[in-house]
Amino acid sequence: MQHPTAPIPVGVLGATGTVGQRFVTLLAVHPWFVLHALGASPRSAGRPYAQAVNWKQTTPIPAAVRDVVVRECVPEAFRECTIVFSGLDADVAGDIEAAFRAADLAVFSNAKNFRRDPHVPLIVPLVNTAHLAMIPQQQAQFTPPLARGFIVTNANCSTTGYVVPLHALERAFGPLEAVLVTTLQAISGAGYPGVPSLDIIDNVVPYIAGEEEKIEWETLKILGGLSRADASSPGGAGALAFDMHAAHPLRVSAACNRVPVIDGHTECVSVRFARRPPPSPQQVREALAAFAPDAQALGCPSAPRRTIVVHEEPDRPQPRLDRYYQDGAGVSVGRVRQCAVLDIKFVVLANNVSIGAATSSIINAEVAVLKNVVKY
Ligand SMILES: NC(=O)C1=CN([C@@H]2O[C@H](COP(=O)(O)OP(=O)(O)OC[C@H]3O[C@@H](n4cnc5c(N)ncnc54)[C@H](OP(=O)(O)O)[C@@H]3O)[C@@H](O)[C@H]2O)C=CC1
Ligand SMILES: N[C@@H](CC(=O)OP(=O)(O)O)C(=O)O
Repeated sequence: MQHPTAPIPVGVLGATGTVGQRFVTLLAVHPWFVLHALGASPRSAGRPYAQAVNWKQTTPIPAAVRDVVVRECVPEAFRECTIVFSGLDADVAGDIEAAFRAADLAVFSNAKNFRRDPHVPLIVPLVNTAHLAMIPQQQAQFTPPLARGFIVTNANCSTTGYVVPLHALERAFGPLEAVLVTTLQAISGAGYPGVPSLDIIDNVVPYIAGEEEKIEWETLKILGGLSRADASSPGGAGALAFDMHAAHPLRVSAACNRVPVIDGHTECVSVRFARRPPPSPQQVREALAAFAPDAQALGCPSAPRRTIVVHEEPDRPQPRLDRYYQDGAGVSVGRVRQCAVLDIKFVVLANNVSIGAATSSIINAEVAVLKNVVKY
């Protein structure tokens, strides 16, 4: 794989938001991508970035972008960019991202709007980068076909964290049959200012609108493969489709809770394997610790050097201690043990604003560059 030899100009849509700020922080020091344009709402457009943004990162605003004037999120203002990363509010992401794709820009989005689109890959970069194979078919939907424009989405932040160990287990032991997941989700997942303090301090809120349905559905698209249709398909013979884990039906049930943690989603997971007898807890621990995703083998600069750390201590992972594992790009697992109802249960901790959002988009783009899906 050929690494880029010249900087690739990129833009950020929604650059003033929670996810957008994380994009700016990561892209300001990226070895291949150079920040060229920042976009936000008409409220922010026309103002220097440092004035428009309500900066909430622990590191200062990167010097190179402090005085950059925020642009409106219209394709003409991002013409010189090869790639745009989107941290847009979902209320506006649909139309804006579609316009950028139609203007032949490569869009890597965090928003939910296109995740269910049958031509848009929903990619967790530590799991299913093979789904980039859908891009030519997505481009062929347009008349004339797009030469460079496409949309790739990443997943909901809770989906992202727990599909990494699920994928590692399927790779080692074959298909899963059933998954139960209970989430303890950080406040930052709701953006800024997010959940009112009087609702979340000294409290747990056992409802996050739409979240359980998203986790249950997205898991099947991500862990499923791509299949080729036969001649009876509306797309015609040879058309690609996401198979939604169809060969081995997988039942997923999610229960989502908001907890008073700033960053880091914790998830309690129980799984049942198709294979009988199932693997032992020790075999599961070894498979998780040994897991190395394709993004790592390809040499993506933002991929974690070790993807899953398996804790032996009985009281780990914890958000405060473990959310910066591999700079937020890795996943922490602990308490791997037998489950009396399904087969195995364990706890997962993933940083919702890093691997759950901006870091995923950036690794997705790195893979797409290395696989020549991004034309530059
Ligand atoms: N927070 C998280 O952990 C995760 C979030 N996501 C998704 O990422 C997206 C961003 O989330 P988050 O950063 O939390 O949201 P925020 O509310 O913090 O930020 C939203 C961004 O969208 C911009 N925006 C709002 N309206 C418009 C408009 N009309 N035109 C152009 N830009 C506009 C805002 O600009 P301005 O400042 O000018 O208003 C801001 O930059 C959402 O779709 C969310 O669901 C995905 C995974 C994890
Ligand atoms: N809903 C998630 C954040 C998120 O990822 O949302 P979406 O699936 O809309 O991107 C949370 O509150 O923690």
